[in-house]
Amino acid sequence: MRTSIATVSLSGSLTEKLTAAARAGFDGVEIFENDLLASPLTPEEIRARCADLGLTIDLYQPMRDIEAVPAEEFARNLRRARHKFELMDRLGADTVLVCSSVSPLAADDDALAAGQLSQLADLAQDFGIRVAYEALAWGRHVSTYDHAWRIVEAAGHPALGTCLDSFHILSRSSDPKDLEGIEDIPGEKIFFLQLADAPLLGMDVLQWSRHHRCFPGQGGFDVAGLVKHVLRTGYDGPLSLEVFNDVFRQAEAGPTAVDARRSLLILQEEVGIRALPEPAAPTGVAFAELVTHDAEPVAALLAGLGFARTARHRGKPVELWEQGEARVLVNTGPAARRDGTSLTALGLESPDPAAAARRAEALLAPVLPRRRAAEDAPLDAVAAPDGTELFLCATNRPGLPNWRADFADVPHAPAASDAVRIDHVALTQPWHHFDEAVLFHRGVLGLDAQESVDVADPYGLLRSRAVTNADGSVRFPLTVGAAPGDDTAHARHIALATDDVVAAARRFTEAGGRLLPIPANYYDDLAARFEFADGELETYRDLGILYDRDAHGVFRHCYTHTVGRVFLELVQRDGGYQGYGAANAPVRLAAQHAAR
Ligand SMILES: O=C(O)c1ccc(O)c(O)c1
Ligand SMILES: [Mg+2]
Repeated sequence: MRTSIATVSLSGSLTEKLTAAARAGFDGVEIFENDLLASPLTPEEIRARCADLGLTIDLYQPMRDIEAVPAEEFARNLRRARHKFELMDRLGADTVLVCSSVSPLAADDDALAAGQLSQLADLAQDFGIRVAYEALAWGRHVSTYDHAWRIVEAAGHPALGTCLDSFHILSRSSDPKDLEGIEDIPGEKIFFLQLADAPLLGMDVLQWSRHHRCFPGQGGFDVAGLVKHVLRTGYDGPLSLEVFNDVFRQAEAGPTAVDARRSLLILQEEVGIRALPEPAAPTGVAFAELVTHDAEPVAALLAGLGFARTARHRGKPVELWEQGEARVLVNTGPAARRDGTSLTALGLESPDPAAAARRAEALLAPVLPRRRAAEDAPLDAVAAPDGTELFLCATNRPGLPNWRADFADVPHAPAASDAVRIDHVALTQPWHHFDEAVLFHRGVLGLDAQESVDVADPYGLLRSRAVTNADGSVRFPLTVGAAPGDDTAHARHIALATDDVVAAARRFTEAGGRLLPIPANYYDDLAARFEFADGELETYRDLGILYDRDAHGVFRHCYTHTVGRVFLELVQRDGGYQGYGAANAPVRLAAQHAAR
């Protein structure tokens, strides 16, 4: 099926929007009136630009407050419509969207609405134009798709059909029963289908729509379920994204358009009209890679935590540190960034690295060179939206390229056994990459997205949403919201699973490590909220161990100091605790700001 995107979904000038849409591989666009009004190009030039870019103009929109008004008002509306149809003729657009009226002049009178829309369609037909009538969720009298369809059906005009918009429909009801009526509409009377997702927020629907729409797969709506109903009607028009979103309005158009297209590809797969290489969800974290221009503080930190430096890359300045199943690479090569120590790459244990890379490529993720040097194992690797390199690994699995073989063992004392593996890696995201990152980890890597939680930082409000695999052996909390210059809130961290966080914390401090000091007020509050064994709370207070409990179990965790933009965490999960200590995050963030 053809894919389209509304210009309102992208930032920039109309020219920038069109270029981004074409580059990302869309077949067409919906031109928003405001984008045209603000453009220095004539309608003919816009038409030519679209043609040059290989884009069709699938829709012109919106036309507002047309129907169910007194006769004199409707005469004015028709005059306005004639102007727009002349414009559309120059533009070469053959479908116009009319949204249900929000005007106080509009009457609650379906017969009047049908009659006037029919007259509008008569005029449109003279220009070879079709009118697609859409129920805005906040329309004055018409706010549901079935109501809009009843009016279109009553009008019975060949140039009048309906436009279905997933936001307007799903924001009003997500009850599958309420969607079944879609299949009562003949496919040829659905003139257009607009798709948007949104986080499930309890707020005024107009504000929700204008600020929080996102691409399918990024929010909480079952957009694919709705599309399945629409496809059963025989609808064969475009799948078009119409997303009003404050972040996408600011972010660069190019990456947003790619994100949008990825969302549609995944949606097409979900509804069974596109085959993609199957997801091969990661089964573990093979390693986390830190780059630094100064290995000393990083080495001290890892050694303090009980890691042993076990091997060195055969061709590059990269060292492997290991403890249990936890592996950290420390890279002091040219990749070391200006901005100091940071976490820039992850190794994901993959059941089928090549297939996982094929899926990522099919979903427009940049595929990185397989070999960094001639003698290296040919590792499949892709870049996440924020540039983090993801290596798809088959560690020590016979017959598959093994990254470990690129490393030569070096003599070392045995590692401690405090940390058994990487519990999670917190991947803070740039402000404009959050929804995109969620979709990427979900749709490309095959991870599941958990609920989004808000976390108060002293200097801002962060949003955090974890993506995980089925057995919890891969957990990446994705976080966004820190101001661009806020290195503290932007720091990423590696959390190490331990069976005894108290022993691990003691070992670390005895080895000279500094744990993040936590204010006494926090422990007074803990004492009020939970009951502890004698001396237990004092131990936590002395060491800076934080405590949380959920319906499943208990979580105890503590943090190292930060090196550059990286720190480590020791975590002990007992009894199937599911979270990441979000309740403690504000205290942790405040302590980190203070430590800086
Ligand atoms: O927010 C609006 O007014 C608006 C306009 C046109 C649309 O297609 C829509 O879904 C919403
Ligand atoms: Mg719409």
